[in-house]
Amino acid sequence: MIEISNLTKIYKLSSKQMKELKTKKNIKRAVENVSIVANSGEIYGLLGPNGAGKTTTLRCIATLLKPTNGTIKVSGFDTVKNSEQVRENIGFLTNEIKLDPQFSPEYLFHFFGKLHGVEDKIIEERQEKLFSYFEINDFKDKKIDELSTGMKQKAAIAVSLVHNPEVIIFDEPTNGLDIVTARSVIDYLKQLREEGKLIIISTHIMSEAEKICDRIGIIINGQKVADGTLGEILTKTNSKDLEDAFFELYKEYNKEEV
Ligand SMILES: Nc1ncnc2c1ncn2[C@@H]1O[C@H](COP(=O)(O)OP(=O)(O)OP(=O)(O)O)[C@@H](O)[C@H]1O
Repeated sequence: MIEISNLTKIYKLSSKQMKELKTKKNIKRAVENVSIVANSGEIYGLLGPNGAGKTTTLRCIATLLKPTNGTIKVSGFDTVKNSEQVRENIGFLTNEIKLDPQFSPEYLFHFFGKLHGVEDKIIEERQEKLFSYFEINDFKDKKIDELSTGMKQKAAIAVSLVHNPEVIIFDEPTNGLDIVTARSVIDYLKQLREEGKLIIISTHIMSEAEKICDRIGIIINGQKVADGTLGEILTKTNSKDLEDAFFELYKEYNKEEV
């Protein structure tokens, strides 16, 4: 379970960032007063346009950023006070996390398994399962550097799941993947949901959110402007699909602060 209570994250901006963002303020409120509860056995989707605050929220959950205000609990552990326990309970993946190019998927799978304190026998079993599913076996001894983009991403996913985490956090899980690889990743997330895991993803792809998310939180300019099942969001916005609902909310809430 993830409980986000009144999360606010404010970044301090360098003068270069202020110039780039065309703002006179030296701070950026990336996330403002966001509260979310997500439960085991569901896929929760954070949906929002570029710069909405999705990645910042996920990085706070994953203990990589400290909230400016508010608290986050993962499986009952506070992300600031019990960050180690939180890290044991999560698998975190983004496109920015790159596996070391000079090592092989098999080496890295074992390396991270040991780092998480997983027994050798269990590492072997999980490797067998994950490498077969993601069709990594033929490439398991090759250097990461020599793998295709899709294969690198699949290897990174397998490695991020070596400790069988209860909560899986994926920042734009299908970004940059071809349609076949994207489908296998999505199908695997559904399988994890069947196993009772909680999966929280960020996406700006409406069809992806519509298809796989049990509940969706829509974030615009750092604020959660709606959440619920697809049906609940459509009813609230009087819309026929998620894209329409999103634009209704976007019209209402996209007031840039400069
Ligand atoms: N390290 C940082 N320093 C300053 N501002 C930042 C930093 N990281 C993100 N921001 C700003 O915070 C806001 C939210 O960014 P974030 O990356 O969380 O959004 P996002 O919804 O994940 O966007 P995208 O879909 O483009 O990845 C943006 O305006 C971004 O420019």
